[in-house]
Amino acid sequence: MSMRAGNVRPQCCRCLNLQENGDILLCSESPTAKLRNKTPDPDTKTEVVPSSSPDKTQLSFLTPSSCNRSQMASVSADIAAASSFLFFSSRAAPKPFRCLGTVLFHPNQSRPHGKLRSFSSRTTSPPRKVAALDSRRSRAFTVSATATAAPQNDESDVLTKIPPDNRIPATIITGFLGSGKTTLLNHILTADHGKRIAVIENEYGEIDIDGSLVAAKAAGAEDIIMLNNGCLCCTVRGDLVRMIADLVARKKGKFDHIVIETTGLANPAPIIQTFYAEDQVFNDVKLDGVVTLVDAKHANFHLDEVKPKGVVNEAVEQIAYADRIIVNKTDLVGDPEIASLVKRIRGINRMAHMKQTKYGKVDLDYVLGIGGFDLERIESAVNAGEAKESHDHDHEHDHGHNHDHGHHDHDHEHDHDHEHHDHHAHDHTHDPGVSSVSIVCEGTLDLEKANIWLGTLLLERSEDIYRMKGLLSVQGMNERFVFQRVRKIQLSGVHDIFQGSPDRLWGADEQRLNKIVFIGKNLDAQELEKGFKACLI
Ligand SMILES: Nc1nc2c(ncn2[C@@H]2O[C@H](COP(=O)(O)OP(=O)(O)OP(=O)(O)O)[C@@H](O)[C@H]2O)c(=O)[nH]1
Repeated sequence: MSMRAGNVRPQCCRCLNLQENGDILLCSESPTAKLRNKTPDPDTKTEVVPSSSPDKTQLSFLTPSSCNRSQMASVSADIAAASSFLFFSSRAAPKPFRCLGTVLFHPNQSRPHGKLRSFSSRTTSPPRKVAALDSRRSRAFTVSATATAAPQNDESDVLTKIPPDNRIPATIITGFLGSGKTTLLNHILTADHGKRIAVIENEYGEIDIDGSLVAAKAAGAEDIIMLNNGCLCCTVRGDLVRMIADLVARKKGKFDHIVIETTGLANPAPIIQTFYAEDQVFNDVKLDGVVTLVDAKHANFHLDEVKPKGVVNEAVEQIAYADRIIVNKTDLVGDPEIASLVKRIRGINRMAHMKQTKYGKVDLDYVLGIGGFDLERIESAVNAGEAKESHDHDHEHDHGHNHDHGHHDHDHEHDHDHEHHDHHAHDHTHDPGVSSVSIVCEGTLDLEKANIWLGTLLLERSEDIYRMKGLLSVQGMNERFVFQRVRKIQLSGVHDIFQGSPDRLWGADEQRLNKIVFIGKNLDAQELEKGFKACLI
């Protein structure tokens, strides 16, 4: 793939070809082009174009030139790396619906003259047929828009109203063995918050020790379900789906929140994807957030552990996917150790909010109702790295304004000569491990360039980028544009959940700052920053 950030109009990129109007069409030489007139799936009104590109994920672009400004829509999309089809699917629906395809930023989308196009490719054998697009995956996306959206009709390509989301929120509590997950759970269950909570407890092994610990203390729980024949992230994901479905079927209306405690060895990524990929879960339950406990005394040891090639370090992954990080057991170590651990954690995950505790004592609203996957709350995540960390019970504690960026320590006053003022920059180290990179800079984004840059990045780095959130100033938009992307891995390959939406209006005197945070492997801060800045006007 020769397309680079800033290369605005690539003529041909295997099967992609950016047209004058900004849309990308299939290159006529591409073998994919020959297949593009396949019969659409009648049920999902899907344009299906199998892609033959052997080694890429997919890419889709929609630019203002093809959009009607009056309907500010946003589309959540799935980049199915191993999916064989190039298509867009949508339908007006009263509930959040999902569509396959990747549409990155397209603030003005209404009924484009064409269809939204997305590109996917597979890493294995060529596609079989349209039926391979199952309805489960097609529900992995939501389409939403600002309240200023025009009314919809049945023919609409996108839904332009954010549907009310009355689904039951679910919180995943994760953290390495002995970090304090059950202690936190007991704190949640015994605290006075008025919420009716159902608990799903995953214990690895035959005997549900944690279950009895929780059950003994937790008269407050509506239901405690044990999953103790394997680890949630591997063998018992199907059980999790069935249990959630059963819980909802039996007790819907009788509880307000689901809390899932994973085993200490769980990788949260597959558990997160359960909430997007499975019908039975997606329809009734939404993921509220991932809360990760970190054992202040032993965390470094687990984080240091070198795993065989291809095996993830669970302790790192648990931190990388967190929306909230609780550095627990601070009574067992001194301040310098805590400060250094906090800095290390920040290096892995700049988006999560972090607190230090003893015995998991945090305010309940710190762990429940956090909206870690809501577009509306993205600002809080992109600003999280700026915030000071706080000690037990919200007691503020200043660790120095060093942004705790681990391997990407910042030089705040760096690069002032650049034509766009940087509020935030990085040292330019390439980190082979899991790390965070954040870019904050003033300026206005050229939507087309941004789409190309981001699309290319995800195309090339789909597996490496775990999570990404951003708040952008886009040319021609009076609103801020917020987006997020979550990676999910399935047997069939790497998939993306990509959501974007216009947010509130920029204030008249407000500085139009772009903020974007990446969490992932092998991130090169310099390259990301350069690529992003090349999209500024
Ligand atoms: N000193 C100290 N001990 C703690 C703290 N929090 C929890 N513990 C103790 O640490 C031990 C492990 O806590 P759990 O809550 O069971 O940890 P867990 O993460 O659920 O453990 P696993 O289920 O084995 O992964 C228990 O004996 C807790 O009482 C703390 O802040 N300080």
